[in-house]
Amino acid sequence: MKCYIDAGNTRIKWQIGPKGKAKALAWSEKSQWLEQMSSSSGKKQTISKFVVATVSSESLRQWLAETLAENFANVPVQWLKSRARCCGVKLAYPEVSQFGVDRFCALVATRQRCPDQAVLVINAGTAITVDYIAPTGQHEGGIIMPSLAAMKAGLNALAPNLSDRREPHESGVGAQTAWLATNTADALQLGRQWMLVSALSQTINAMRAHAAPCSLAVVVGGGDAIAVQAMIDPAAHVVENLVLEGVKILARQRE
Ligand SMILES: Nc1ncnc2c1ncn2[C@@H]1O[C@H](COP(=O)(O)OP(=O)(O)O)[C@@H](O)[C@H]1O
Ligand SMILES: CC(C)(COP(=O)(O)O)[C@@H](O)C(=O)NCCC(=O)O
Repeated sequence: MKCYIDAGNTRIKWQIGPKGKAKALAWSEKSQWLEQMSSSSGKKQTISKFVVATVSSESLRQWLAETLAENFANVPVQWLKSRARCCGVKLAYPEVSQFGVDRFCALVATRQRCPDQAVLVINAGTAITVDYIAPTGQHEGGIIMPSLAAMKAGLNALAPNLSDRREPHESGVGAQTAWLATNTADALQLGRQWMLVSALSQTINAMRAHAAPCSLAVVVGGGDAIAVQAMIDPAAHVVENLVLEGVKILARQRE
C-alpha cells in the first residue's frame, strides 16, 4: 500500500492506503512520527511507496528523507512537484516551481470534486492561501496571507510587551459577535479575527462577481478549515485533508 504524506510548515499529515484514516502530528513531536506511522500501517512492510508533498523547511525535508531511507531502505519515495497542467488544472504561475506543491495538490483535489465549476480554494494551514479556478480548469492565481496563529506569532515577535494573556476576571469575547474590545487580550483576538474575515469575505465577493454568471463554489481545507469556514460562508465545503486528497490523485499519475 502507498503512504501519502502532506508535510506542511506546522504539521505532518499522512494516510496509508487510499481508504486509510488520515493522521497528523505537529513537527514539534516529530520524534514520535515513525512509531505512529508504523503503527497506523499495521506492518511497516506493507508500504510499497511513499508519495510526499512538502513545503516544509529544508531541514525537516531532510529529516523526513533520512528517516524514510533509514527505516524503509527499499521503499521508493516520490517527491511531488507542481505541474503546469495536470488532472484538468492549468496553473497560472509562469514559474511553476514557485507554486507551493500543497496548493497544487489542493487545486487538483478540488477540480476533481467540482469539475467544470468556478471554485475558490482556501487552504487554512500555517499560511492561508486562496486560489481561484475558472470552470475551464484554468487557475487564475491566488493570494497568501498569515493564519490567525501566524498573525499572533508575528505581532508577539515585534511587540513582546503586548500580552495576549486574559486576566481571570475577563471572560473573553464571543467569537464573531463583537466589533470592539475593552481589554488587550480581546482586542488582539478580535483584531486577528476581523482581519481574516474581512480579507476572505472581500476576496470571496470579488471572485463571485468575477465568476458570474457562473456560481462560485468555496472549498476550505487545512488544519484550521472548520474554524475558517465558521467565520466566512456557511455554504463553503470543508475538506480538512484536501492536500492529502490531491496527493492521492497525483500518486496515480505518471511522473
Ligand atoms: N495538534 C495540532 N498541532 C498544531 N496545530 C494544530 C493542531 N490541531 C489543529 N491545528 C491547527 O492547524 C493549523 C495548521 O494546519 P495544517 O493544515 O496542518 O498546516 P500546515 O500544512 O501548514 O502544517 C495550526 O495553525 C493550528 O491552528
Ligand atoms: C504558502 C505556503 C507557505 C503555505 O504552506 P502551509 O501553510 O501549508 O504550510 C506554501 O504553499 C509555499 O511555500 N508556497 C510557495 C510560494 C507560492 O505558492 O507562491
